[in-house]
Amino acid sequence: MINKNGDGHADAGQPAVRAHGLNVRRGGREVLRGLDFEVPAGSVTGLLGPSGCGKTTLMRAVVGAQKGVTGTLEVLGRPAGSAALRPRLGYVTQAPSVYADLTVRQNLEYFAAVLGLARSARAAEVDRVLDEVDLAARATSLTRDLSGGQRSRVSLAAALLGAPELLVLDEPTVGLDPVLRNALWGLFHRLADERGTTLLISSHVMDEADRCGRLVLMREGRVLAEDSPRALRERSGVATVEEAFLALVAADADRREVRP
Ligand SMILES: Nc1ncnc2c1ncn2[C@@H]1O[C@H](COP(=O)(O)OP(=O)(O)OP(=O)(O)O)[C@@H](O)[C@H]1O
Repeated sequence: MINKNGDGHADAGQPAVRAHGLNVRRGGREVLRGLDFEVPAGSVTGLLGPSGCGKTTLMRAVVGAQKGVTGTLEVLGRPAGSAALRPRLGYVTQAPSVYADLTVRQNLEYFAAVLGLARSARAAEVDRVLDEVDLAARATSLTRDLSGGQRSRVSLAAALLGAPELLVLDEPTVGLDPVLRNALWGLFHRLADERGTTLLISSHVMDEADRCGRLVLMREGRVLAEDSPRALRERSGVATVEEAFLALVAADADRREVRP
């Protein structure tokens, strides 16, 4: 596993993300309430839940971009938002954040410079990430001439620069065709298996759940359950994660009803 702590030792057994009693207030409202969960190091963990349940807010908290966070949130062994975490994290927001009037390569060279990668290493690093997202053939295209899915992949390539230990991806496969979606999930698992990267990937599409090694299921600002897709299905005695989610929602509603 890649380890950038400088101590030469992997963080054996330590989760990549650990939340305990995590709350987030946005616009005067508690949008995340008392979250407890872990993202195991080296896992492909899916953050699943309906639109508005708080996935983006949680991801912003993990990468240190969210205000109003209270409770415990540790990322790679440090408090979320620590400056030292910045080069160890890659974050891809839902809207591609790339410059339309630069070429794909110019965008990536710019982000490599911002990241502080040595000038001599930049070209090779840009080539590497272009290959990983299958965009080498479009390296000299202006970003504005790309399709929406291709632009998203430029954002993803930018997040892969410098081989971060934790990748936080907000709905990275939305709007992509099935072939591309499949290729990206292949890439996510290669990053985890071959490089030890931890991936936290949000989706509101339950049919992507089985692509993940582990799931954190959310609803209305709370965590309903966390486990492997298989364990979640088996625990509810159902065939799909979607059915397991519905069973958990029903059980949660019952529990809250009987509470005095
Ligand atoms: N800037 C903001 N100020 C106040 N409240 C916000 C803000 N952005 C989002 N919220 C609220 O926070 C809650 C969680 O939103 P969030 O974007 O985290 O959900 P999500 O699960 O990522 O949704 P989606 O799948 O649609 O992206 C929602 O109730 C939303 O209305």
